[in-house]
Amino acid sequence: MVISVKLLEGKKVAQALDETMAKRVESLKEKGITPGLAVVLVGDNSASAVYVRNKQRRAEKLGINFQLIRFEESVTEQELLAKIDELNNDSAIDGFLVQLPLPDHIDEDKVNEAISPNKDVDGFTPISVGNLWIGTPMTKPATASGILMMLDHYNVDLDGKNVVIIGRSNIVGKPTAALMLERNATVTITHSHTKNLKEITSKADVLVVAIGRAKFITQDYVKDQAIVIDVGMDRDENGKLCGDVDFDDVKDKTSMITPVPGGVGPMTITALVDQVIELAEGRING
Ligand SMILES: Nc1nc(=O)c2c([nH]1)NC[C@@H]1CN(c3ccc(C(=O)N[C@@H](CCC(=O)O)C(=O)O)cc3)C=[N+]21
Repeated sequence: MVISVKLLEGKKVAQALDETMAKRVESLKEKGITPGLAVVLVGDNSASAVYVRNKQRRAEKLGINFQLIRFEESVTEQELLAKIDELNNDSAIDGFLVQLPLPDHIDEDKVNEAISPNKDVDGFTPISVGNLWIGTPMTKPATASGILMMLDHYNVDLDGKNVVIIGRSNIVGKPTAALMLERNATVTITHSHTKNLKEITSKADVLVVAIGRAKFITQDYVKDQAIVIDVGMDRDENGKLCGDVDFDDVKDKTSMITPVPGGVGPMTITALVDQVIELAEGRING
């Protein structure tokens, strides 16, 4: 029997979706509106710098006005909050985000709370999170939304599926659970205190992995013919970029699997720029 594994190629999906998004930007520009995105980057975390550069490249390629605002690691919370206040009131900016992680001396919750929910492209403010769980999202966290855009592209129907998510972060695990619940999946969130993890994950029709440990998930965690979504951005023993899933070990057991790189990462950015364009379209629709 020939077993065929389907790669969920986020990079290619992203390229395909770029065409439609570029047209939306074009039609906004005909109406005199240029979508504006600002990213606030603190310090010089090299991974963050790469992600932000990728965001900038994609935004500019689509004709979005992109502003990068950089602060030294030593920036005070007050300075950062003042910039957020400025961006909240800047009519050229439809949406902005503060790249995480932030230095320890800055209270992430305080920063999130300062962002206007109307410009919260990341969907991280308490108001945005509340709306997400009520089922009336204003803006959706990019990674979760990107995963759904990718599954939609490959016509994966989540209705009634057993979804297991490993990781309960506010930026990935929780919002992914909310969006998949909205699609009528049966969602289980597991985390570092979960007992019998393998027992739970091996019942998953769809396994979403966001733990931040290189190649942690081997085939014994995976149900036969499962769909595996790898959100990890790790380095292997040779310093090469890899995911939380041991791809070579797991792939033949799955029906669909995301590569790293080229999987969830590019879709995260797709979801972000889609969100910015949608906010800009809101200038017309009120
Ligand atoms: N406020 C905030 N919003 C975020 O959306 C946010 C954040 N903080 N902090 C960190 C995570 C991570 N994230 C990624 C973005 C792009 C790639 C990406 O482009 N990945 C490429 C490879 C990148 C490389 O070459 O290193 C790929 O998977 O093919 C990955 C991860 C956004 N995040």
